[in-house]
Amino acid sequence: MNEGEAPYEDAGFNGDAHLDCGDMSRSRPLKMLVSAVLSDKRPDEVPQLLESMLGKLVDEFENRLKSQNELVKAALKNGTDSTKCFSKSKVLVEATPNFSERKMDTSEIYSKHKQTKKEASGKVALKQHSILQQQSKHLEDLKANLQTTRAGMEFIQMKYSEDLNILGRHLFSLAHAASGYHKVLEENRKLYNQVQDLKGSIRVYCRIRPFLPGQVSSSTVGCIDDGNITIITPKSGKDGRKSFSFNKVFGPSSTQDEVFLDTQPLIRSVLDGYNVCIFAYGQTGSGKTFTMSGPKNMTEQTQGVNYRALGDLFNLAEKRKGTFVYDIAVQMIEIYNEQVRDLLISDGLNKRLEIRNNSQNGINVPDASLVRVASTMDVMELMNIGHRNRTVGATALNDRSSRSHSV
Ligand SMILES: Nc1ncnc2c1ncn2[C@@H]1O[C@H](COP(=O)(O)OP(=O)(O)OP(=O)(O)O)[C@@H](O)[C@H]1O
Repeated sequence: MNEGEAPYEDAGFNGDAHLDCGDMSRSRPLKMLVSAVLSDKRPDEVPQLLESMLGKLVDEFENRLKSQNELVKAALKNGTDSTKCFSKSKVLVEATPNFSERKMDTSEIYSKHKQTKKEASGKVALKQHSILQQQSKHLEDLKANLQTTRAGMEFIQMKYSEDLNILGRHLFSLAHAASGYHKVLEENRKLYNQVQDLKGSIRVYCRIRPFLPGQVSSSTVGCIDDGNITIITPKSGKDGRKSFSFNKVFGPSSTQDEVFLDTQPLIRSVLDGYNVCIFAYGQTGSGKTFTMSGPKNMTEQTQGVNYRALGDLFNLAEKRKGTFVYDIAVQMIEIYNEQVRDLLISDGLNKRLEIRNNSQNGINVPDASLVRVASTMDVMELMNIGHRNRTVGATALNDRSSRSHSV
């Protein structure tokens, strides 16, 4: 036996022999051991001996392999990839139908298997580690996201409650202002209507028409002083002068706007529920139509009371539409020789209305006797669902006429 060579028993080549096939350097001593064992044997004994040795080796190897396989299986239980890897090595081993037939170096096979197993275990461990790392990273990200979302939610909630508070305060102040506004409005309305009542529910104005082109300009009007007018009429009185009083007297130079401005406060009381009637009374050609509607070629400046009154009412209704809704009705009539004509009828023939009593057809005729003496009368009645009636009578005087003065 050479140095470094061990006898068969010393090399552990028995039933319990430890065969570490992972170490390739062991194959050489094993060959040497085999040749040492066989050196003193007869040639006819060698095959039998070899067969017996190989049989033992294969049995031992298979036993070891089986136990190792079980260990690897248990280790790779949790990793799918590792199972595949392990299966590969197992298949590699199991695919070998008969080790003894292949005559392969068993230690080499075992070493390969062990290496594969180690690699598989290492890969599994690495994979598991990386998965664990990824999971913990995801967890951290999730936590961070959760915190951000929570902070965002808290901020939105805070902002929402702040906005709600501000809105509540605004609403409260608005409600307060609205109730105050309504109180003031009511107070204003009362005061306004008191003023109108004090001024009188019925107002009578006198307007002097200027001379028309071609007329002889010898005026019968002596003097105009706000509400008083003096007419020179030689036939009546001692000095041939007669004075009349009105709420206001408009001279020949007065404009349509000035006439309207005086009637405007009464007209506006329509929006407070009052009925308002405006009429012009006077002889033919004295300027009733001019005052109520305007001249034939009408401009904005020459618009009469009718247009201005309606324009004013609709403007006001538009301004107050957030607070009030108004229903306004208008009726325009002409009374001529005790015949009432509807001026808003558009069928060509003016519809005649008989005057039966003062409130017939919703028309408020101010005074029946007044109607009788009137030659013609242009009437505009503005109606609202109201409680009181107000009347504006515009007595249009022809400057040259003294017949109308008795009105
Ligand atoms: N204030 C005024 N300024 C200028 N022109 C006027 C004025 N008033 C009336 N006129 C003119 O006098 C003429 C007669 O006026 P208007 O037709 O209004 O009278 P009237 O009283 O309505 O007559 P009728 O009863 O016949 O209908 C018209 O040409 C009109 O343009």
